[in-house]
Parts: sequence; C-alpha cells; structure tokens
Amino acid sequence: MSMLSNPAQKYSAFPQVDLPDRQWPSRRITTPPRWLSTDLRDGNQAIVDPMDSAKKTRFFDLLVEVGLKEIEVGFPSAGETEFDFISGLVRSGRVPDDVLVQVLTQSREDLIRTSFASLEGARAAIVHLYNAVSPAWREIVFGMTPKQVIGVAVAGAKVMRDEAAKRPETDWHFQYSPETFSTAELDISLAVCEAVMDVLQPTPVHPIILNLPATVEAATPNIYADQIEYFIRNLPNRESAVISLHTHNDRGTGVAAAELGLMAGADRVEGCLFGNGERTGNCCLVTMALNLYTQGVNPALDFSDIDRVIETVEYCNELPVHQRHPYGGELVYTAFSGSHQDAIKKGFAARETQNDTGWRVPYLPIDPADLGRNYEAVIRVNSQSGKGGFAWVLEQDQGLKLPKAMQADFSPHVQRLADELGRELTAEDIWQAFRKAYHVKTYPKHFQLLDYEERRSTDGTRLFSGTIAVAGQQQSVSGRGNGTISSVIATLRDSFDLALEIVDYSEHALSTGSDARAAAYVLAALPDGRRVWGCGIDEDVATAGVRAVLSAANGAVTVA
Ligand SMILES: CC(=O)SCCNC(=O)CCNC(=O)[C@H](O)C(C)(C)COP(=O)(O)OP(=O)(O)OC[C@H]1O[C@@H](n2cnc3c(N)ncnc32)[C@H](O)[C@@H]1OP(=O)(O)O
Ligand SMILES: CC(C)C(=O)C(=O)O
Repeated sequence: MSMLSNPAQKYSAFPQVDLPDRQWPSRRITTPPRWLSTDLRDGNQAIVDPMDSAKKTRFFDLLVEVGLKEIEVGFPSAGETEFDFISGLVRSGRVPDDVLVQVLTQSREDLIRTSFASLEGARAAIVHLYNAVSPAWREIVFGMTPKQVIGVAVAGAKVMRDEAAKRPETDWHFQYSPETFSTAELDISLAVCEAVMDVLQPTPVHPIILNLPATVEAATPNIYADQIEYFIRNLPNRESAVISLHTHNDRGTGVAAAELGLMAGADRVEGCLFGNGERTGNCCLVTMALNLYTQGVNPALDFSDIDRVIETVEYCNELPVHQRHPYGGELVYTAFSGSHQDAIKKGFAARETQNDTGWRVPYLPIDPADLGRNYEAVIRVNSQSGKGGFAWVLEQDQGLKLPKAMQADFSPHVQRLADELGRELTAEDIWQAFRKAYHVKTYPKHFQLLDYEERRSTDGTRLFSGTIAVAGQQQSVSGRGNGTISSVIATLRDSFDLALEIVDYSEHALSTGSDARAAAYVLAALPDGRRVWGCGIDEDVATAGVRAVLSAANGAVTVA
C-alpha cells in the first residue's frame, strides 16, 4: 500500500455546516472559560502504564495548585485501582470546597451504579455519561438506529437521576456527552441532548453540562465552530445548559477548534496539560490558557512555575513534554539563529528605555519570566548564530558588554570554533575563545602585566612604572603621558618600540561574572594601518584600562 494519487477514492471532504449568518468569526474571547482537566481520565486512558494512586494523587494536587476547579478524576468502573483512588480521594478531605470532581461512565446501568458508588460521601461531584452518536459508531460499533442510540442515552440518564436521588447528601451535577458529536448529524446530537435534558430536568440554577466532543478531529476548526454555534442556537432551554468543548488534536488543530468553539458561544473547555490524550492528544490546557494570557485575558490558571508543572506531568504520564511544545517546551524561548538573536537582544535593550509595561520583544510572544523561566537560555550559540548571540552570552555569563565594532572583530573566532566543533557552543567555549582572542586574564601571552604604579607629577602628567614580563622575562618599564592610558602607550613605545594609537576606548562596571568589577575595551591603530582590539578586566577600573592596552599590544605582536 502507498499513498493514493487520488485520495478522493478513499477519503472525502468533510461537509460544511449550513450557517450563512454565522456570528462567531467576529467575536472575541474576553473572559476565560470554565476549565476541566481530564488528565486523570482521558489522559490516563491513553498512556502506556496508567497512573497508580500515588501518581494520580500527585497529579490531582498539581491541578488544584494550578487553579483547576473541575477535575475529571477517572472512570470508576474501569477497575479496582480507579475505583479505590476515586473513593479514597473524595473521602480524603483533599478536594477543596471550590473544586468539583468528575467521573466518566458509559451509558450502562451497572457501570453507572459503580460510578455513583465510587463517589459515596462526596460533598459534590459531576457524573459524566456518554454514548457515541455518529453514523460510523451507530452502524459499525453498536448496530443501532438513531432512535436506539437516543434510547441508550435516555436509559443511562434515568439511572443517573435515580442513583443521585438515593444520595441526597451529595450536590450532584450531571454531564452528558454525545460522543463523536463533531462527526454526527447536528439534529441527532440536538435530539439526544434534548432527550437527556427531559430526564434530568436541568434549570438555569442547576444546569446540565452538555459536552460536545470532537472525539476524532475530522475537519477544519471553523467547521467545529459552526457546529457549536448551530447547536447552541437550536438547543431549547439553552440557559439550563453549560456548553462544554472537548477537542482532540488529530489534525493538529485541537486548540484552535476549542478557541473557535468558545467564540461560537461555548462556556467550558475540557483538556489535558500539554495535550496528553488519545492518539495525538486532547486540547492542551496550557496552550489554551496562555494563548488567552498573551491576549491580555487572565486565564484563571496559574503557570508561573511552568517547569514544576512539566516535571510533575512528565513524571506521572511517563511521557516527555516536547521541546517545541507551545509555551512549555525547553527550546521555545531559545534563538540559535543570528537574525533572531539580533532582534531579541535589541528587544531587551529597548525595554530598558521603554516607559510602559507592554511586552514587545521580537520573536518572543510572551515574557519567559512570567512562566518562571530566566533569560539565560533565550539565546544559545551554534553555527547559525550571529554577533547578537555570543554578545548576549558574554553579557549574561561574564557581564561583558562588548562594543559593537569589537563584536564584529570577535565574530570570525566564534564562527570558526562553531564550524570546527560542529555543535552548540557553551558559555564556557565562548569565554575561552574570547580570552584566547584578546589575551585576557591568565591566558598565555607575550606582554604580561605583573605590577605597576602610577604617579601624578606637578605638571599634570602621569608616570607609569611597572614590571612587565615579556615572553616570560621580567622587565622594569616606565613611560609618561597625560593620563593612564597614554602613559602605558608611551611605555610600550619607549620600552618595546611598539607604536599604538588609541582610536576607541570604553569601560563599564561588571554586574556578573568573576570578582572583577570593571571591563575596559580599546581599539588601537598600528602604523601599518592595522587595527587591534584589546580588553582588560580587573577589580579596579584604571587597571582594567591598563590591561586593555596590553591586551591590544599582545594582539599587535601576535598578528604582526
Ligand atoms: C472517547 C472516550 O474516550 S470514551 C472513554 C473510554 N475510556 C475507557 O474505555 C477506559 C475505561 N474503560 C474500561 O475499563 C472498559 O471499557 C469498561 C470496564 C468500562 C467496560 O469494559 P467491557 O465491557 O469489557 O468492554 P467495552 O468497553 O469494550 O464495552 C463494550 C460494550 O459496551 C458498549 N458500549 C460502548 N460504549 C458505550 C456507551 N458509551 N454506552 C453504552 N454502551 C457502550 C459496546 O457497544 C459494547 O457492547 P457489546 O458488548 O454489546 O458489543
Ligand atoms: C467521553 C468523551 C467526552 C470523550 O472523551 C471524547 O469524545 O473524546
């Protein structure tokens, strides 16, 4: 078998919804939906080794901490582990008063009874009933007519109603899902939901949750939005129903479908953290919530320590969160490429002079700090990188703010090293390359400053006198000039016949890196027209300048 040259022989386009006056495209999402996490149910049923009670408990605590107020905790009739976890949880006192637990059951009498039994003693809970309603399931899975499928839902709803009535101490909420809603005829979905509502008699004060799943995502998200808008418009007694969305990601648009579904009028979204779930997963609640956040809407879910969330999710699901996963992936705030690095570095620099709090950093749709990430990994360096890349790393790691022209001078060194090593360059790689290129710190060099003192004369000139090791041989040297730098230049000229002219000089205090407090940079011109950069780092600003001149001198004799 191979891909067909005419896939229409096997697959057909999903039919459009007849809704010419659709309203959702011009709506905006301005408030967060009610969220339900189904990590402990839809997520759990999709992993290789379903969670044990300890893992489920850890995950539950995380969900509460993040701010979830509705949590589907399992499928009680699936087995002892599920049942015991759920009944233990509701009796444990672990469920905060403002959190509702939810359980799922097929529309089968014994399974519904087991589900209620698992919730015995709960203060409040949602029981979630489902049966599939679309043609393929009706015909292939159940061998039922639409009427019979409606009958299954109604029978289940009656059992729910009666089981709830037996336990008046619990505040019961009912949820019904016409499973496979998005691939079913809309009028059949409406009919089954109406029939379930007839049994359960919801009111605006005690509404039913009607959860409309894209059990298998089969169309573009606009079609799902049309389906939701059509359903809402045609549902009698709409005010007695909370319309909930449950999307999957088979076409890669699970989040988009849920977003458009909200625009179409839904109230609630079900999903999993980082989109775990059957096949390609459920709607990712992290992505969905942070998409709202980056539009200025408080999502009412807190991901300000996203790495801790990832750690728990990965531990419990035994699945990694992809490095490129929106908002959470390890690499999503990292630029390797030169033009991105340049723009990001400028974006951060612009923030220092910006006088409003708005976030406007190119290539970064959200401030990583809002999610508990630091700025260190925002730029990493490899062979695709540019000057902005290593300059950022040297600044973050060593506190050095290289003048722009010096960045251009150092750039070929970094490029060469990246090509040579064929891998990402660490901050240490870049620092060592910098030390080597500019003879900084203890790196072997021709001229090495051992000690010096400077005296100011009454005529205002300065006398530099000190000991410099030249190729290992100590020499006492001196020179006079109008300032420290010029006295060192004079010393080099008088003692070593090295003529340097300082073309550019800058210095700054260091905020990070070693004990050193200051860095100085010089650009020196040689008589033959060549120019060499030097850098000096020291606890003392004046000494940093002296070292910078000697660094340039080392460069001059090295390139000579
Ligand atoms: C889209 C979703 O994610 S739905 C949730 C799916 N989650 C799970 O299935 C996880 C937990 N499930 C389980 O542990 C098991 O499936 C159990 C314990 C619930 C039931 O197990 P079993 O009865 O052995 O098998 P199974 O689930 O395949 O049920 C098959 C029968 O239920 C019927 N059935 C399936 N879904 C439903 C439903 N929602 N309502 C009523 N009957 C249903 C099938 O038609 C089939 O009937 P048949 O035997 O007459 O052909
Ligand atoms: C039970 C329902 C809500 C479901 O998980 C689905 O349809 O994907």
